[in-house]
Amino acid sequence: MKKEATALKHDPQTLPSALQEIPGLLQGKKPAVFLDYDGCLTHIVKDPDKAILSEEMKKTLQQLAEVCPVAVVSGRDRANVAKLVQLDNLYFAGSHGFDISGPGNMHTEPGGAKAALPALEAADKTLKQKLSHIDGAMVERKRYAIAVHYRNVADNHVEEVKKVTADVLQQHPELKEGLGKKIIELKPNLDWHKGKAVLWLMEELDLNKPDIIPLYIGDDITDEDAFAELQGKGIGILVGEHDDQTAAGHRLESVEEVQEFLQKLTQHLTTPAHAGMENNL
Ligand SMILES: O=P(O)(O)OC[C@H]1O[C@H](O[C@H]2O[C@H](CO)[C@@H](O)[C@H](O)[C@H]2O)[C@H](O)[C@@H](O)[C@@H]1O
Repeated sequence: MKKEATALKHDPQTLPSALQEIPGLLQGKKPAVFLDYDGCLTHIVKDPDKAILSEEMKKTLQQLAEVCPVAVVSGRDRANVAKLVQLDNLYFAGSHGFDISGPGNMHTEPGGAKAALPALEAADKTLKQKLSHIDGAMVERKRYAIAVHYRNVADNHVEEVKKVTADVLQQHPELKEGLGKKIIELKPNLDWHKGKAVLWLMEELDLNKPDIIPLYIGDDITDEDAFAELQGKGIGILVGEHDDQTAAGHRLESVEEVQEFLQKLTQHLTTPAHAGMENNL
């Protein structure tokens, strides 16, 4: 069996800002840009349906996608995140990379999670029943994941939410636990994650070339899989911080800094020295 390499981890506070050194970051190469959604392109808010992309961020993404490949890699349902962004020249990897779509009617499910659908269906039903009496608890079904939200649950009921979720997980060996910001996720128990989805897209879009460098920006624990996969191959940028160390090599402080970085990146790519490079999308 192939042994996974262990990623080097850092304290987020020690990382240099990605804003300072765009030309140095790119090492003369053209980026392929992979972006998380919640906490990266939009602020974290109480209601997931209210995490709306600002018009400025949308324009920024649109302009960037005109000069280099751009994909949004999210824990959200693919159709949901694609609807929130509404740009048809981007790729979307939803359910943590199990469900991918893109321009030209591309749609594929590369992680092999179809067999987990009955377990997800059953778990979703049970969770909704068993958590309905807890104020603020919310069960969000995605095609290949379920997020149990406890952001709006009173502190003295959070343990109950976690216990119910752990019990349901135990009934379904086809599923495994994932953690995020005030959510517990149930995901297919497979060796697939955002990092593998990024590598899959690089291969599929013919981006594994010496003059292209993958760049991944994200804020949460699930983005660590992508940072780890890109160590030695590309650039990982952590937004803010989460509860752990990070495999990213750079940081940005906030959603506002992500927008500033993407705008500067677009400007850099549209200077005469870079303008001749083709967009592979
Ligand atoms: O991978 P991402 O695009 O970052 O998606 C991760 C999860 O994001 C959403 O939940 C998070 O954002 C919500 C809105 O700001 C917030 O209320 C929640 O507490 C956060 O965990 C989304 O609802 C989940 O499905 C995603 O897995």
